[in-house]
Amino acid sequence: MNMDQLKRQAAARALEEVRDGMQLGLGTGSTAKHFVELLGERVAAGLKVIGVPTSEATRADAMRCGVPLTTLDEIDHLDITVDGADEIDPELNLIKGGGGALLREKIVAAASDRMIVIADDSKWVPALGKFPLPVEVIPFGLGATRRAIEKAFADCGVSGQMAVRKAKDGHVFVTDGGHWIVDAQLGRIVDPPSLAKALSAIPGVVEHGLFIGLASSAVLAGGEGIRVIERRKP
Ligand SMILES: O=C[C@H](O)[C@H](O)[C@H](O)COP(=O)(O)O
Repeated sequence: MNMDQLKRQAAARALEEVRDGMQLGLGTGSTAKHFVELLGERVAAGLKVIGVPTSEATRADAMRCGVPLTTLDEIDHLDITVDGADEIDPELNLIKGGGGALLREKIVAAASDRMIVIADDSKWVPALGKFPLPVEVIPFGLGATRRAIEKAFADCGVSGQMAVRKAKDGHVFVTDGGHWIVDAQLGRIVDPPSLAKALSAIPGVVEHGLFIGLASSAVLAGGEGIRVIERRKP
């Protein structure tokens, strides 16, 4: 089975948790896209749900697949968000934002009763950090923000090269919120919760890709089948 088939399997398993009448957060990325497509098939067959997309790309996919949409201004909570991840550790802390949607993804996940992460099992890691950590920043004063980020890294025992993300056309990548992303190659993040707090305290940082304590469960599809991992209660 190839990677794409594994992603679809994970999405199909998460779909089993969806019930009639639910309000859903719709994640972004190649794995979440499978979920939106499969959800669209169920909607066409009569399932009544409404979704909040986490990016303009997901909004377009959901509309194409016939999934009814709303916003967090019109409803006050979501039952489940289903989203992909770039890395998942055994505490179900995540790195997200490889596709640049981390800000809306975190807002939507935080408004959800449950977040189910779907992935092929290559995303499962003993410690976060091999995947470059995305930090969404305001372009104004970027030099000062970068220095503050470097200090936060040093205070949390990590270091690594940072680069402003570029789009495929070579121009600076701009998020749906109009911000930029700095990707940091940290290798191994020793204490993700502390680093998350330190980054959130920097004025020029809009959001970062560390999702701490947000995922309720992870559905991992691999060659030997599907594993569902529940987050341990604190
Ligand atoms: O910004 C993008 C998101 O955080 C994605 O959910 C993440 O990058 C995983 O994407 P994919 O399912 O394509 O690997």
